[in-house]
Amino acid sequence: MLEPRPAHKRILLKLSGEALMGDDAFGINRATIVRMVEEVAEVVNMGVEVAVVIGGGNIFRGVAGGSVGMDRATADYMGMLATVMNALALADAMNKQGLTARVMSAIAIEQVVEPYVRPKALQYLEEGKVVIFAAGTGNPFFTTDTAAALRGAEIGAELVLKATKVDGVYTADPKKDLAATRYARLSFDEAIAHNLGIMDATAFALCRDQKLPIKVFSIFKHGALKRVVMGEDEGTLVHA
Ligand SMILES: Nc1ncnc2c1ncn2[C@@H]1O[C@H](COP(=O)(O)OP(=O)(O)OP(=O)(O)O)[C@@H](O)[C@H]1O
Ligand SMILES: O=c1ccn([C@@H]2O[C@H](COP(=O)(O)O)[C@@H](O)[C@H]2O)c(=O)[nH]1
Repeated sequence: MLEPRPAHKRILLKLSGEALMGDDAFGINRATIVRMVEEVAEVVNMGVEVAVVIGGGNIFRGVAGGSVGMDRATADYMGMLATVMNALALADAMNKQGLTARVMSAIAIEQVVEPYVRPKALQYLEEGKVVIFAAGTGNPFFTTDTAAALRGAEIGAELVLKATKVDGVYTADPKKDLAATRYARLSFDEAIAHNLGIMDATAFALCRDQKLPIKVFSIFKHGALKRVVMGEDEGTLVHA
C-alpha cells in the first residue's frame, strides 16, 4: 500500500517564543524545545522543506519595554535580539536531533549568524536544511507574525503554520473569554474585521494579498504539526 504523502512541499512554520518557556516563568525550557524539535524533525524527515520564524515573547517584547517608558524602537531592537537567542537555541537543538539547521538574521550580527539572503535561503531549503529566520523583519514596530508572512511569501511557502499556545482561532481570546468558540476556518477579511488578536492585522493583510493561507494550531498537541502537513483536520484555517 502507498504511504500517504504530505499535502505541502514547502512550509513556513511560525513557532511561538512564549511556548518555549514551557512551565517556566521565563526563557527556554530544555525539555520543551527538544519536544518541539522532535515534531519538526518528523515532517522534515517526510521530505517537507521547512523554514522557521521564531518569536521572542519568552524573553522580551518591545511593547513591554515601551509601556515602562523605554524608547519603543530601542525596545523593539531588544525584542529582535531575543528572537536571535531563540533561533540559536532552536538550531542547536535541531542539529543535536540530526537535522541540519541554518540561522539567517534580518539584522547584521555576522560573528553570530549569517545574514538573510533570499537566494541562499532558497538553496538551503532545496538541500533539505531547515532555515531559521531570526530578528523578525529587521524593523521595529513589527512582529514575528508579520515576519512569518513576509518570509513565507518570499520563499514561496504554500502555507504559514502558526504553532502557538492555543489550538486555533477563537471568536475571542480563549484565555480571557471562556465562552469563546473555535473557528474551523475563516477568511482574512473576517479575521481583520473582528480584530482577532491571535495575529496582528499586518500579518493577516500580507497573507491575504499574497493568497498565502495560514493554519493556527497548538504546539503543545502531540502530532498536530504532522497532521497539518498531511492536510488533515487540525486547528483553524485562515484563507483568502
Ligand atoms: N481570537 C483569538 N483566538 C485565539 N487566540 C487568541 C485570540 N485573541 C488573542 N489570542 C491569544 O493570542 C495568543 C497567541 O498569540 P501571541 O502572538 O501572543 O503568541 P505567540 O505568537 O504564540 O508568541 P510569541 O510572540 O512569543 O511568538 C494566544 O495564546 C491567545 O491567548
Ligand atoms: O519584525 C519584527 C519582529 C519582532 N520585533 C520585536 O521583537 C519582539 C518579539 O517578537 P514577537 O513577535 O512579539 O514574539 C516584538 O515584541 C518586537 O518588540 C520587531 O520589532 N520587529
